[in-house]
Amino acid sequence: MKELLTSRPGLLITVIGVGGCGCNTINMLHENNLSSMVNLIAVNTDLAVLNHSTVESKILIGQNLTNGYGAGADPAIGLKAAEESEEVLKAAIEDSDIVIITAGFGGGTGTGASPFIAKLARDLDINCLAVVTLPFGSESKMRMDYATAGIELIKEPAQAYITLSNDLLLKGLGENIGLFSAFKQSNDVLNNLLTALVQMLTQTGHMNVDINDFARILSFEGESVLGVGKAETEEDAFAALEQALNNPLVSAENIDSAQGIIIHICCKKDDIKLSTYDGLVNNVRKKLKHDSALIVAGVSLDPELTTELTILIIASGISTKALPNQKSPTALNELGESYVGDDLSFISDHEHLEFLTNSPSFTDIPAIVRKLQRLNQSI
Ligand SMILES: Nc1nc2c(ncn2[C@@H]2O[C@H](COP(=O)(O)OP(=O)(O)OP(=O)(O)O)[C@@H](O)[C@H]2O)c(=O)[nH]1
Repeated sequence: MKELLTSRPGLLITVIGVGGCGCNTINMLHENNLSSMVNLIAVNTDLAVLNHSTVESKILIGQNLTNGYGAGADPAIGLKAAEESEEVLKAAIEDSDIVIITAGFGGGTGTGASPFIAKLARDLDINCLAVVTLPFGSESKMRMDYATAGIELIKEPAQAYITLSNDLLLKGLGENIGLFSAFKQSNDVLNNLLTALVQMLTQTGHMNVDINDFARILSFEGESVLGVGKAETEEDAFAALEQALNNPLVSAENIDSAQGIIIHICCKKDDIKLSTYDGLVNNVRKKLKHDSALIVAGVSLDPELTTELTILIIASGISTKALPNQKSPTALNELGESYVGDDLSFISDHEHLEFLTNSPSFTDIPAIVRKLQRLNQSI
């Protein structure tokens, strides 16, 4: 079990979005007014993406290495960029009590830099949680392999990690959904999850879930999943619980095997019935097969809530089948691909990079190539 850290009054939470997907998420949280509760930071190797970001704190990493043109879908570059900017990254997080890293894994910056940032947080004794998306299977096997390798690297320094599978989202939404609509849906889920998480950690509740409860639940070995449900009225609370437990983006098939679970209910008014509260907690308890599973329940009040109730579920210690298409790092090495050991290093694979630059898939085209293509078109 990982060590618990002591919480302080006036908790400072930093949510750091790394790479394109991470910066999109940070922008959404900013639009959701989360800046008043937490420190939001956008980190990227791609200057154009940072220039579009609406948040105040932006960090361009690896400026000497990439000239602000992105990591070229290569996690080795993402890692080197983060190493180059170690001091500024450290300064950005050092006063935080909790660092939440969010990124889309499978590209260069998010996959390469996030494990390094998690390691910086660990070295500074800061609780660190990573919430990362896995690429669509159709985006290329290499992206999934990079993502899997990135997860192996971030597992150790982070207190906990939560993976949101874009493929699972697709299953829930149907095959015919457009790519951008699917990303938007995925971003909405990310946004809801992170908002509810921050609300839980920052608001003093009638029954508080504090950072130690949080760290304790997330310290169980195994996969962690997180889901949010919203209810317009108290009568809809049980449907909201099901919504939280059946979130399409988290692989919650085996939630019954969880060893620890947080159920946090955030209410707009302070008149939630005891029977509703009891019923919700009992329904969660009934889903768990381990009698000894630890359940932490919390209730807090937020008059600003847009719905009557929000229910956040965090389950951990889930014994699960591997992540979708997950391969061990050894398998990746046998394939001669991009991952090495546990010392936070990716081997830059320039043949793959060359292949990518000729690839017709837009999401695989590095920022620098997109920029050159745009320049050529405008000549
Ligand atoms: N859910 C969601 N996933 C995204 C979004 N943008 C990208 N992704 C996913 O995240 C993966 C990485 O993409 P980016 O975040 O753009 O990559 P990056 O980390 O900036 O890396 P480079 O562009 O190579 O520097 C992609 O393969 C997609 O699966 C988004 O807005 N929402």
